[in-house]
Amino acid sequence: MQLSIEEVETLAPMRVIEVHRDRVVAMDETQTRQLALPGDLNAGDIAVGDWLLAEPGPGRVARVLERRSVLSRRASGHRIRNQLIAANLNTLLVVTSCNADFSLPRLERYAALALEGDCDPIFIITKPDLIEDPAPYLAKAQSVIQNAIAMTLNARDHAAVQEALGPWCGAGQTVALAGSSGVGKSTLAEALTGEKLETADARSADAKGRHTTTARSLMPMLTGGWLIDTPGMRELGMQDAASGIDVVFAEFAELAAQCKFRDCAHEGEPGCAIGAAIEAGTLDAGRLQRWKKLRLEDAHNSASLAEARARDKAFGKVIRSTQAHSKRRKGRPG
Ligand SMILES: Nc1nc2c(ncn2[C@@H]2O[C@H](COP(=O)(O)OP(=O)(O)OP(=O)(O)O)[C@@H](O)[C@H]2O)c(=O)[nH]1
Ligand SMILES: [Zn+2]
Repeated sequence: MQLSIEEVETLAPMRVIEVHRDRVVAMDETQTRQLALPGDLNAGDIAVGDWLLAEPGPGRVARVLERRSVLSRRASGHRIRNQLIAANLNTLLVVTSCNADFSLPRLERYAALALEGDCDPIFIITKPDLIEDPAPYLAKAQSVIQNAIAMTLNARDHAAVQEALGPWCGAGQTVALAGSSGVGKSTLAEALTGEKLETADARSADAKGRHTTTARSLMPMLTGGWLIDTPGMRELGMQDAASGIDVVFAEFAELAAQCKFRDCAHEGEPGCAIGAAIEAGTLDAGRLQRWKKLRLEDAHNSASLAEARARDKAFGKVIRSTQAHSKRRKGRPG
């Protein structure tokens, strides 16, 4: 059960629009509030888009409500962690353009990330107005997943954007834009919200390239829904996405179950069902290579994550025993 009667009477459901180290900013229909975090809750456990219950008075988070979906990525930097990017997204708008940016592996990667987080990807191919025939790009995007939804869209044409994306951006729906720099995410966001956003150049970044602004991250769209735009959204990586990868590459994942050996690497082993399908021409060899590459990358990232967790745990033990040791020493007389 999501809410008890007592909770409904005393606590207010609000949606998170900003996450800071020691507090969150959340809003409901009438107001925006700063909420402190209770001792057992870390800022890292809350994402923009989360629904929570707020205590009355000075304002503190009582608890975070169960999510319908959550996007996460491998955190950048030295220590490997999983970082929450956005919660309760219905649709991830994966944006690419009809030019050198277009990359099938990249679309597959975004699709995997979205599906891993229980959110549906749709593919938007911008800048069709700049080339003669965008159809081949569209066809490629449609091949990324079964029943893929893909469209070409001039991001500068606000009316066309609202009309084309309306079905995913209405009341009660939350979307986010993902894609490389310059593909038209800000332009699409402006068409959807009616507000001009900061561009990448204007967004301040520190010497390490980290974005330091936390501009408003959850914005109402003209079509009635909500748009999440956070710096993390723009730097999506890949992690713990194995099941998402297997949804995107369903034809391989399903056939792999028929290989003779359970741990078949599909590298020419006897009885390899995938090898047989490639030879028969029913599966695409290029896609097989991309599937293997993504799985390897994901396995590597997941392994390093597990290692990092184990290391942190061991390190924590050392710290605690050192502290206990020095306390005992300090407690000693003389
Ligand atoms: N002709 C045309 N230009 C477009 C289209 N979409 C975006 N542009 C232009 O491409 C440039 C980059 O677009 P942005 O919306 O800033 O791209 P972005 O993805 O937000 O880039 P970052 O902020 O770097 O992540 C701008 O000059 C846009 O006006 C389109 O569909 N057609
Ligand atoms: Zn095999």
